Amino acid sequence: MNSTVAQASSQPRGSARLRREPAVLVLEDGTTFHGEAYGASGTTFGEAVFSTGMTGYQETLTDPSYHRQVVVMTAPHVGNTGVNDDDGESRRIWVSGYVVRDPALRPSNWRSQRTLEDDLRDQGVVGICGIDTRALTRHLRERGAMRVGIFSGSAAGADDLVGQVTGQPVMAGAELASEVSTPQTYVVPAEGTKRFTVAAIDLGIKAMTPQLMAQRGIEVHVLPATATLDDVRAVSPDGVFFSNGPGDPSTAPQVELLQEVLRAGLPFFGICFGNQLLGRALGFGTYKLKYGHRGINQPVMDRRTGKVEITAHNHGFAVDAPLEGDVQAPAGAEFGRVRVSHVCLNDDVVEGLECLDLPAFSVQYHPEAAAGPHDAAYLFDRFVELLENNSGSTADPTAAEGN
Ligand SMILES: NC(=O)CC[C@H](N)C(=O)O
Repeated sequence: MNSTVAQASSQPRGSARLRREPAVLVLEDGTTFHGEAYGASGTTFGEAVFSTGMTGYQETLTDPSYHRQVVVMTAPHVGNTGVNDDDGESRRIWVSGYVVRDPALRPSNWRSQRTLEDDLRDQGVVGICGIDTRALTRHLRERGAMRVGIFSGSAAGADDLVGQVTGQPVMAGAELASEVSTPQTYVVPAEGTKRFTVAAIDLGIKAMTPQLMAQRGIEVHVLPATATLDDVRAVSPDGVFFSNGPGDPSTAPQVELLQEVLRAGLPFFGICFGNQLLGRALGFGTYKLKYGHRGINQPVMDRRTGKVEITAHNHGFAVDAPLEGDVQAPAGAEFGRVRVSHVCLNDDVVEGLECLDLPAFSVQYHPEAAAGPHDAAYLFDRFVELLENNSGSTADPTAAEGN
């Protein structure tokens, strides 16, 4: 931390950097990892979480659900395929910090348009490289997700780094969807013949989700997180969708809207945060997992068919519902019976809910698969079936074939 240290900004763009500034990662329990600056130089804070995805870093970084989280990649070599203008899941990088073992010195891929590090630097995302990410991951797995700070350049020599970290807000109780949601409604048009209209509440929606609906003949109206039932009705939707998103579901005000949607009998589909909000709307609790599920290889069983699918996950909270049997929704008789439809085979965490007396279901994981395997794409078809069965649509049912 003296004046002879090279400045990140003076390094050549898009090529190997010979010298990096020192950087330090400090966990709230005082554990410290010394490495080198990666991306922007400076200070950042967040909740330290790890992702086991071996591919798909661009989709991870741009997933709004990672807002206020510092993501540790267990894949040792990151940045090999660069970044492009097509694979982003939103308009910007949302992680508050990024931790990699060994950054690629230069990308090599026919689709690459820029280096990952240039994007991180241009968007002011502070990262660290050159640390033992396996040791850090094991620590988080044993002690649980916790607050973290990354300090590089002159910030690395500041006083009381642990105190700075413990002065940050925790993830439990954080309401963050309003910070990432679209300020204005926008429409993703149906591909081919339009069959249905869906109102999608943007709690941090990933771009792939409306695209997969559009491919099935759905015109998707993406509404801000502040939308009311009147805003939803103004779209004359055949169904309603609640997206993924950051923060703690226990403090999300959208649960009331979801209860109104269910009472109105509108078909409903939710993904991830949307699954947690369906759980809460039905009267179940949600709780914080010790270190969460983040990666693209999690085994989930669809209990309707008995099939196991390999799926993409990114969640730190989960729904607290009984695994066995059909239970009365705790929120009241009007919501009827509920069943846990999907379970994670690693740890028996609830991965999906299905209402038996209302046209509503949701999953905790990511059928939009960006990044990730496509095993769960059938859930979008299940949503279309729900819309068909509840709308009496006369549109040409062959319109979405081949998608
Ligand atoms: N991807 C998501 O929607 C995440 C939901 C919630 N923020 C969680 O961490 O569990």
